[in-house]
Amino acid sequence: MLDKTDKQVAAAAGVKYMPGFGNDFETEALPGALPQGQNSPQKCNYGLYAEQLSGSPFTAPRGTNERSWLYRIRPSVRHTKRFSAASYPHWKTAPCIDDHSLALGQLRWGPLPTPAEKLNFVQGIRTMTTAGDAMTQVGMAAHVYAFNADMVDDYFFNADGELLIVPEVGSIRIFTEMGIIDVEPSEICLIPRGMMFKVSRLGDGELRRGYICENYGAKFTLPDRGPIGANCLANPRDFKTPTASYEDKETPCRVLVKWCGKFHVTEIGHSPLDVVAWHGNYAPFKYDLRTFSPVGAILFDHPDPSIFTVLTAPTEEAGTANVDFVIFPPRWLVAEHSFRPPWYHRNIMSEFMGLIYGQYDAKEEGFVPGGMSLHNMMLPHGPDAMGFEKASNGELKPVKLDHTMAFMFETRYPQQLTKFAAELETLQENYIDCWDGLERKFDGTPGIK
Ligand SMILES: O=C(O)Cc1cc(O)ccc1O
Ligand SMILES: [Fe+2]
Repeated sequence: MLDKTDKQVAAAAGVKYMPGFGNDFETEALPGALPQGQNSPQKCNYGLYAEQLSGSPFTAPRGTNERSWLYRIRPSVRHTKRFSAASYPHWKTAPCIDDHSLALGQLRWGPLPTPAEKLNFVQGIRTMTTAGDAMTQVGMAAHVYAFNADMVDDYFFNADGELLIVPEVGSIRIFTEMGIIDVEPSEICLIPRGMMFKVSRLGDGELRRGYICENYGAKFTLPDRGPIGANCLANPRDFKTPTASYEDKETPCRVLVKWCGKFHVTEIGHSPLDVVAWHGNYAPFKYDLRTFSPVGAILFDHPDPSIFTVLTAPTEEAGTANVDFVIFPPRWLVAEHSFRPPWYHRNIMSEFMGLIYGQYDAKEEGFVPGGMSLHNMMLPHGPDAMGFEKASNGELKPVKLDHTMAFMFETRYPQQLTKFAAELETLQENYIDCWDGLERKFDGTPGIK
């Protein structure tokens, strides 16, 4: 939880947000910095440079056309000199078929070990799976991060996709070109493709840990609600985009870029976070998962988890997501004469799961906060034996499933395991034993067994 100190720090830094999803926002850190009535005046106020950042082709239809106008101390072209190669061997990009000897199967890991050396956010990223092909803007990667150092003069942008950041331990401050976003566990943050940013720690404690979905495909958007109507699930006003905030810093800085899976770095003499004002609809945002209003079974049976989709990155095939971001939030279980936890199933989609806090209702033990599980394309899974017994025999009164927040990155593409994930020391070799106790009950005679 963001404690008082964090909130004071945020207030002192003037961290403010504008509500709405995909709005056309406008914001200025200095009065009059934002041109009115036009995008590109002959000369901008304060001697700023005007620059457009395009998040969609110019010609995309209105509904998916995204761009912003940035008014900055220097144009971005002065934020990079000639690049040289940089090495971040733990951040993998699809296609990536790593050599490893781990057999196909349902997989689960404990949390990432705490780093022994100083690592910043980018250095602390470890790729678990990749799917699709970043070069053709298809698929995703599931990463975990653990870091203990701030990015001070280091800045980063990812040309390969947007980053959906899901903190699990500790609050972080993400200073983007378009303003400052403070994010705590239970909140998520989305950094658009190509946007420069740096990450530092907020509050006490060394370690910051969490998950990232790198989406190479069409941008995350809100799912249609269909017959649910105009309200519930993730409501647009709960998405928060930062107001303009800039660094005016003329000291040596480094800009790191990931571009088609390779890293490149350049040194410059000033901060690239120098946007004094901006307007448009291509912008970062945060969202508090506790504001998600779940809709579910109010009489019997267990619906598909798509009812808990916060954001979906579509493909051209209707209803077939490049990746869905789905949560399992606190909620009441009231279904009558029903097996209430997730059913046993096999899925054409590939499911990477994480736990932000609490306990997940399909797993009585072993799936812990900071841990991960992977139930890949068509591999069967479902409640462990203990969970099955409990749910099959429990009294079906209304039960509040409380203090829990799990999530899933669910993609239409098979997730390829990295060598790092296959060899990670927290891999639970005996995970599949959790289903061993599911004994035969059938004896050919009718009746409840
Ligand atoms: O596998 C899982 O635990 C995720 C999941 C949850 C659910 O309620 C139904 C289907 C599903 O894949
Ligand atoms: Fe599943």
